[in-house]
Amino acid sequence: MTGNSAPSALWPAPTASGSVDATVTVPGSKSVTNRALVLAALASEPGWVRRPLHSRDTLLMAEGLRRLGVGIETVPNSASGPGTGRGDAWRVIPAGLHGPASIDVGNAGTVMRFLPPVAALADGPVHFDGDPRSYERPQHGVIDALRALGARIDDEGRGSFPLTVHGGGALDGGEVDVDASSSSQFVSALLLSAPRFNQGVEVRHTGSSVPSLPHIRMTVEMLRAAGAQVDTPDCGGEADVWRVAPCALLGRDMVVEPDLSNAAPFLAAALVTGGRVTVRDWPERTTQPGDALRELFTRMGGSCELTEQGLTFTGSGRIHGITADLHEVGELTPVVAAVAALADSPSELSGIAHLRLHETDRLAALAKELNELGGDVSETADGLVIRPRPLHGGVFHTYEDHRLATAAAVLGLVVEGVEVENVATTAKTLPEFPRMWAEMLEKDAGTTAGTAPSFEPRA
Ligand SMILES: O=C(O)C1=C[C@@H](OP(=O)(O)O)[C@@H](O)[C@H](O)C1
Ligand SMILES: C=C(OP(=O)(O)O)C(=O)O
Repeated sequence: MTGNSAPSALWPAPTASGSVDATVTVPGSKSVTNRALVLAALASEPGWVRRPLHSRDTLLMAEGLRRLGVGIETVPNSASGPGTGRGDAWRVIPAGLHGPASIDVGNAGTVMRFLPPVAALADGPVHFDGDPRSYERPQHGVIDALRALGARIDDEGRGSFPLTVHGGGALDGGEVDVDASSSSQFVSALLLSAPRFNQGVEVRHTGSSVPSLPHIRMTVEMLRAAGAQVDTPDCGGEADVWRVAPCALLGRDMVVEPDLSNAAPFLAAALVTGGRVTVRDWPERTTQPGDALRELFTRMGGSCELTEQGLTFTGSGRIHGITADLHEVGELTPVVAAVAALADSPSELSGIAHLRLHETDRLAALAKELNELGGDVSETADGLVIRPRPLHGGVFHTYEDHRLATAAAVLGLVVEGVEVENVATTAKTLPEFPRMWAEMLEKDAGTTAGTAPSFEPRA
């Protein structure tokens, strides 16, 4: 948790004048967009990624692939083909992967982990560097596994960035053990490129349980949709094993779902103001972890309904604490913690020790920032205990973490005087956040007196 220095720009988080009543269109999923880009780049024919997310993480992924020789062109909505609905598209034209190249990974876990295996297939050196935080986030799972599969990587013993992958034009592949207990992205990274390894791959997870399993399921489903053969003899069990056979990937036409994790602050707005928010185009079936918000937020008060319009969440005017193991859906933690701080009973969030290695140490940052607004939050070995207390305004530091900024915005709806440091950090996955938040509040009904909670926790 670095970066708690002089606050840059402060964004006065708007308060809700009453119950929020809005319908929002959430841009595409970061996780789906970046997987779709990698799979399209490795395919044997051109493909489409429709309604992609345009954010720092996805632009870094697109640029990284371009540096290796892949063609990625933006095609406006009207020209991107019939029946595709809203949004533009990326036309991806695979090509021979070439070094020398230099790639910026920023602080994007997906770029950090998914691109080195692609670079191992290039025919020259590929240098990777990124934000200072990329030097601290775990990368050993990818580096050690790629070496075991035949790649040459020069990291000067750091086990992290900056590093150079000396691509040899091909990679043997085969069986490899990986301890993915600090990030599921190690497994996803190896599986995504594996159809192009000479022998494919068999990844065996060793170590305590892998977090974020829905993201591995997303990888498996998207690989299969691109024509790969993936076996998961024991997916979700103690000894997790994933096998991908070598094959030529198809150039597909992939439509990116809305980012359900980025829907979290908007649904939370309905919960904490006793209002109603509809998120358009919520998929009936999805591997995104954000789908768990339906159950989590229902347990915290309110109800939801999935219709043709999307997912409508309606707050009840009461917010309850929750005991939840968020191991599989860790990226929802910041917004869940913000809601929990406003509840009528304590919450215990567990299974999320790996969040200390995300954009920032999220457990430490959430505890510190909530406590500075008057909260009573303590860290446990693998989570947070949140005892609601009346909160007051103040500066909420964000540590270059998009999800801390959106969590702070949720608090600001009902706590006067919350100022969010560097709200622009939401550009990692949702550059439009401040505008979307303002628009949601413009549509605020503000007329349902008596249904909005008082925001004075009772516990
Ligand atoms: O593969 C992915 O797209 C992601 C996997 C998860 O990473 P961890 O397994 O490191 O938590 C998640 O938190 C991240 O936001 C996105
Ligand atoms: C952990 C996250 O991102 P990353 O892809 O950088 O790991 C996140 O978005 O919550």
